[in-house]
Amino acid sequence: MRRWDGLEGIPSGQGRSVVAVGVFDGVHRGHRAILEAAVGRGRELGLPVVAVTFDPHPRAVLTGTAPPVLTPLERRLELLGEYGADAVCVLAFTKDLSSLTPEEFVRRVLVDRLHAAAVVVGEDFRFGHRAAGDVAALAGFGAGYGFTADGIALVADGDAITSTRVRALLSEGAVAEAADLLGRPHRVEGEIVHGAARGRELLGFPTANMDLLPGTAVPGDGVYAGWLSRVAPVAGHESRWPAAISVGTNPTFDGAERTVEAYALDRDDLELYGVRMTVDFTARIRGQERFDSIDELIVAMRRDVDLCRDVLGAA
Ligand SMILES: Cc1cc2nc3c(=O)[nH]c(=O)nc-3n(C[C@H](O)[C@H](O)[C@H](O)COP(=O)(O)O)c2cc1C
Ligand SMILES: Nc1ncnc2c1ncn2[C@@H]1O[C@H](COP(=O)(O)OP(=O)(O)O)[C@@H](O)[C@H]1O
Repeated sequence: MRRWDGLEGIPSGQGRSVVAVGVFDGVHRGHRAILEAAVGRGRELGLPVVAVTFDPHPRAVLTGTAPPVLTPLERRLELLGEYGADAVCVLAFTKDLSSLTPEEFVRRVLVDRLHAAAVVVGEDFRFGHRAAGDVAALAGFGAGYGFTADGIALVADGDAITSTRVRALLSEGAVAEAADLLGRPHRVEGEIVHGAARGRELLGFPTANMDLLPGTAVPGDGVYAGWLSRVAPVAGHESRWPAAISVGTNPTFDGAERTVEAYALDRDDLELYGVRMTVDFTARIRGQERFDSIDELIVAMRRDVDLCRDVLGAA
């Protein structure tokens, strides 16, 4: 998968292509339906598939507040590649880009640079200044400029699958339901940093504390089962562990800062400070509690660890 930053990043000799356009945050099952349709068109026409995505999120520029990030750019690109994009063009969603009229957007991005033969979008796709363009408008321009436009029906499981819905489920702690819509568990990424040094000594459960990428969508406070993994696996070494994960302010210790920390089940010998890791959230175990004593917290953590082991199918 090739990455092109900005319209200038597209090679000048680029021939015709099938273009899928969207923010694609989460690369959820609905996004995948769009990519699958694009891959199908690419096969019919014998053309490569180019995904066009926006970063930062358009809402950051349009409303001043970006929604929590489900898939940081690197991860989004990796997934778009996995699901069939031959290249991804990342457009900075600037005031300039957002003030292009629908026809200017079509001409500058889709026609002049990408030589689109077919454009595939979600049926609710809007583009151009004040979101004035829709799929019908896209098809109209396509008739003039020589590309087809397909608006793919939103995949639904009762309600349409959207990034907004995934974010809402995560904030409620409904990580299994979010995983259903995503087609895989929600993942957060960050470097392992020092915490309050209580885990190993006081509680008997060392926890890797994550310094998350800014803007990350973090599940609501609670205890979760999931997986702790190295971003860059080391050959000949384990790089992925079943884990019990805590998201919250450590209320038993009157903590103020919200942390994401993961205990790799049945291990106490890992050296993870400074290492980039991911945490995948598979199932919710319970909410955060403020215990009256450390012993009560330890009893609860032991129970959590047993439940996580069962849920994750670890020995
Ligand atoms: C499985 C698990 C469950 C936890 N549950 C709670 C909880 O209910 N209440 C709480 O105050 N802290 C909870 N914690 C967080 C611990 O308080 C935290 O791991 C401990 O303070 C160590 O902090 P440190 O890593 O900064 O040293 C939990 C941690 C884990 C791994
Ligand atoms: N099973 C494990 N799960 C997570 N981290 C572990 C594990 N075993 C050892 N570690 C290491 O211990 C560190 C956490 O120790 P801890 O006593 O909780 O201190 P702190 O929270 O201050 O970093 C982790 O960052 C990691 O480097």
